[in-house]
Amino acid sequence: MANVKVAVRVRPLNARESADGGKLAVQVDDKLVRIRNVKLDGRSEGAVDSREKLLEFCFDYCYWSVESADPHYASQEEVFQDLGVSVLAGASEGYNVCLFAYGQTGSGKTYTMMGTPESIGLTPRICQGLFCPEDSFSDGQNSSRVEISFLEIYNERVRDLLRGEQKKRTSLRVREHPEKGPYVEDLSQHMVTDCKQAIDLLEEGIANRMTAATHNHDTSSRSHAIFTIQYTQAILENNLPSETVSKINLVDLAGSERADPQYCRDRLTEGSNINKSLVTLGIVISALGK
Ligand SMILES: Nc1ncnc2c1ncn2[C@@H]1O[C@H](COP(=O)(O)OP(=O)(O)OP(=O)(O)O)[C@@H](O)[C@H]1O
Repeated sequence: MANVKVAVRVRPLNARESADGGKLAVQVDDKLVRIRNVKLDGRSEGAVDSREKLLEFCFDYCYWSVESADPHYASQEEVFQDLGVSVLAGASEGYNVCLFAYGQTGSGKTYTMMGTPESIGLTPRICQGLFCPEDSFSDGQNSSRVEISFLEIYNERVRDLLRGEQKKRTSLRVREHPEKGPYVEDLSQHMVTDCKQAIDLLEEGIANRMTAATHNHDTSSRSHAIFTIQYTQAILENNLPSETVSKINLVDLAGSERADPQYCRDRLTEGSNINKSLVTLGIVISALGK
């Protein structure tokens, strides 16, 4: 697990949180995040209460993205320089790399992974990095090939986000290849030769993704989305032409949330499937850690 890095990002309060009088209970200090238990603010010193007023957690990277005027503000570019550049470096060395955003609904996963037109996120920046001629990731001499696929897992079903309207809703099967490992049967692969083609595919897939309004978030992603870049480099091995294939999986998970009995049935089914899959992901990661 030495190659696993964990970053945490603090976003600004949203309009609803500000209107409800919400206050930030989180501070960032280099690699430390401090969380103040605001419920204990009125507690008198010496009171018999075992709860901690301040909890500290350490991460590989902590980003404070609350106020752009703040000297410690972490922009999309800064996040890319830490995380995106190491994804590109890993892929250029021939490794498979996975970057995923995890967090409760409305916490800023899609903003970090995809961004907005004014403030683009990690995935389009990684696409730019792959094709940027000044970068060592691509030597601009056609010795590498880039193929893209984009799927979502919605209600435990896998769907291709880059198929035409009609086929889009067919659910695909996940299979295991004895050598290549798990793969999605019939998932469309799209060869791209420049950054614009890659970003067009990303935007097409985002437009096809399932979103819905929830109490916490007006455009909540209701599916897990996996944007996969297959990066094949022609190399010379023992003077013989060969290829290294790296996969970059960029994952924007759906957010965990509390089940609200007032939601309609669709929202509740989605929510329980989202929570179930996130719990399973947690089990898988801790099993890998062991
Ligand atoms: N670092 C940030 N700076 C400014 N705005 C942010 C930031 N992070 C998130 N936001 C805003 O907060 C809102 C929720 O963010 P986002 O859509 O990324 O949440 P999410 O975690 O993907 O939610 P869900 O799981 O429900 O899809 C959006 O309006 C987004 O623009």
